[in-house]
Amino acid sequence: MHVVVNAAMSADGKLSTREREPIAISGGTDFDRVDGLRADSDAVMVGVGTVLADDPSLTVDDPDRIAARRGRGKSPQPARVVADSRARTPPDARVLDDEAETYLLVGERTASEKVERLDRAGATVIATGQARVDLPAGLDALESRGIDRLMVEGGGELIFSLFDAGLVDELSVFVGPMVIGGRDAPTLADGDGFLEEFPDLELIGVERMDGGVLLQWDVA
Ligand SMILES: NC(=O)C1=CN([C@@H]2O[C@H](COP(=O)(O)OP(=O)(O)OC[C@H]3O[C@@H](n4cnc5c(N)ncnc54)[C@H](OP(=O)(O)O)[C@@H]3O)[C@@H](O)[C@H]2O)C=CC1
Ligand SMILES: Nc1nc(O)c(N)c(N[C@@H]2O[C@H](COP(=O)(O)O)[C@@H](O)[C@H]2O)n1
Repeated sequence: MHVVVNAAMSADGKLSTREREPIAISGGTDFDRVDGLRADSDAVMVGVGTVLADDPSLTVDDPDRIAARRGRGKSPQPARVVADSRARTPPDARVLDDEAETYLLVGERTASEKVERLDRAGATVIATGQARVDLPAGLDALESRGIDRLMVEGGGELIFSLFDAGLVDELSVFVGPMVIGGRDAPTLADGDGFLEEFPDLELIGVERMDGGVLLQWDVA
């Protein structure tokens, strides 16, 4: 599986405010690029923190891109994936609407009634890991269902865990022309942070965009 992480951060490295309100850091050009990245992916993944904060749809907007997917023999929309150890995704969340297939990666200790509720809401539930979703096993399970190219949109907790598990192949970050600040505001990679063996990145692209800059790296 090829894993691409994409996010937008402020000039000071924040994904959102300390109140975790959804905030547009990207401009129109970058949002269109993100739509294209989604269209080129078999699935788009977020952590449950992003679902609870943003209630995202994670779908492709551009009808031409949707038609092109159909032309390639793909589903009109990429699947959606939520890492959600305790099955906290609300049954009326937009990621559970009928626009696309949705996989919920939950922990093996999750109460069966919570799993059944999300199953009834239309999700395909995959249980792996104990206190937290086992990401390597979860991504293997997705690959066995035909997901070869996975785009991850955040947030910072999930992105850190994916780097920590050595699962990221590419990183794209739009750095927007704003300062958000706040020691408790989410950053690109939160979690416990690395003390050593920091992931090495090889810069493969720099582009001015929307008053900011798009940076692209391969993970060494
Ligand atoms: N600017 C941008 O590009 C983006 C901004 N955001 C912003 O980021 C914020 C949300 O980020 P954040 O709070 O970090 O949430 P995340 O979306 O990263 O979700 C984190 C949650 O995922 C669950 N999870 C399940 N398995 C794992 C695992 N193995 N490792 C890590 N997490 C796991 C955990 O909850 P549990 O233990 O219950 O499973 C964890 O609390 C919001 O403010 C949102 O607006 C989000 C995406 C993109
Ligand atoms: N690329 C990018 N730029 C920003 O400025 C953002 N705020 C985000 N947020 C991500 O996009 C999700 C919303 O997606 P929908 O439009 O609802 O499909 C949001 O949840 C973040 O993952 N991304």
